Amino acid sequence: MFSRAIGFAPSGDYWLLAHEPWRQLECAEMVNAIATEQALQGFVLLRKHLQAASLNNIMDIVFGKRYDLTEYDNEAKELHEIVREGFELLGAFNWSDHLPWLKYFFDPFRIQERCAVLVPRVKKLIKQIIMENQNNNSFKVKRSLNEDDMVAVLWEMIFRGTDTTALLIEWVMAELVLNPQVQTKIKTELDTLIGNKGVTDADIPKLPYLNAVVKETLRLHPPGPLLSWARLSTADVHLSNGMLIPANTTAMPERFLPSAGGVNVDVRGNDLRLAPFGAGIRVCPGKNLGLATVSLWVAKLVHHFEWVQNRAQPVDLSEVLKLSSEMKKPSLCCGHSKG
Ligand code: HEM
Repeated sequence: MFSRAIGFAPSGDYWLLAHEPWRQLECAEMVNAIATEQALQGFVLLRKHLQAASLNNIMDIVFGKRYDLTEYDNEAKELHEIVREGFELLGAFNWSDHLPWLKYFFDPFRIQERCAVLVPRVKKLIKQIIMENQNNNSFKVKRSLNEDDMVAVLWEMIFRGTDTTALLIEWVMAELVLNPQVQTKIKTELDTLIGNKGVTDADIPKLPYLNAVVKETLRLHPPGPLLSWARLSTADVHLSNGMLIPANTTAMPERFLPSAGGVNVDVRGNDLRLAPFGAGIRVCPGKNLGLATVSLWVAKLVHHFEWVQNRAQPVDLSEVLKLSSEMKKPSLCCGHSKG
């Protein structure tokens, strides 16, 4: 079983190839659902499509299980809800993390109560899926972890891997809507290098501008902003424009500048100038999956549609900090099919 879980599978070509078909399939279904919604109502609420496809992608990889995105059954609904609740709870401010004795009488966000409700829901659903798989004989369970440990590890893969990916793509698409010249440049790169065939993982390294856009989005809207220590200047820094960033200042970027450099930075924890997946022994184990999914799906979304603002509700880049930094108002865009 663990050879199938992302965090335990070695990175590299095997890993990418083994999982590409799922990501292609999820993305194709997402593109169809987006086209249908656009045709029906003239705009698209991107986040829900990205979250649904991302959840299916992770469930495929972890359990070999997928859900029909058009007819969410009860299990899919339950899974979707508990993933969201887990993500919210992990990102919520918990007073008793700092003052443990407070938990008995001050818990304004009802963290204890919500955790107590969530844990049995997670255990029930994940155990049920593990049982189904055992009955199907489709995967062998290693007994070195007990059942509760397995539930915890598999659950973490699911809820950590779903929204980080979906929310990052939402940020990329919001920046592309606000910066049409950047979107055009990606489109030109795709038309020149890919033409009319479908984009695959193998094409992604040949698309430097697309990669630069993803990295720039990770710089400007890192899903893990709690790693903001990485933005702390350790000494006075004199910029070429004469400005001084004094030591011990947390410097957050403001402008989206995909061409400004960073293209050659390895964002997977090997270069601390930009480490949106963390670094070292606790680096994100899903970093390759996350990057591969985001790059492939953004390429496909731009290849299939031209993205513009929905005039009734322009894109708003305000952030809200949960486990991940997400857009306060989910972005409503219009994805006009390129036919
Ligand atoms: C674009 C997508 C993603 C981003 C930006 C991201 C970012 C991060 C960050 C910043 C951390 C904390 C690292 C640290 O503490 O130094 C982390 C940890 C983690 N991530 Fe991701 N992640 C992404 C996708 C995924 C995916 C797809 C999975 C699983 C399939 C995943 C699973 C995990 C797990 C299990 C941890 C905890 C690692 C540990 O504490 O040992 N992540 N991620």
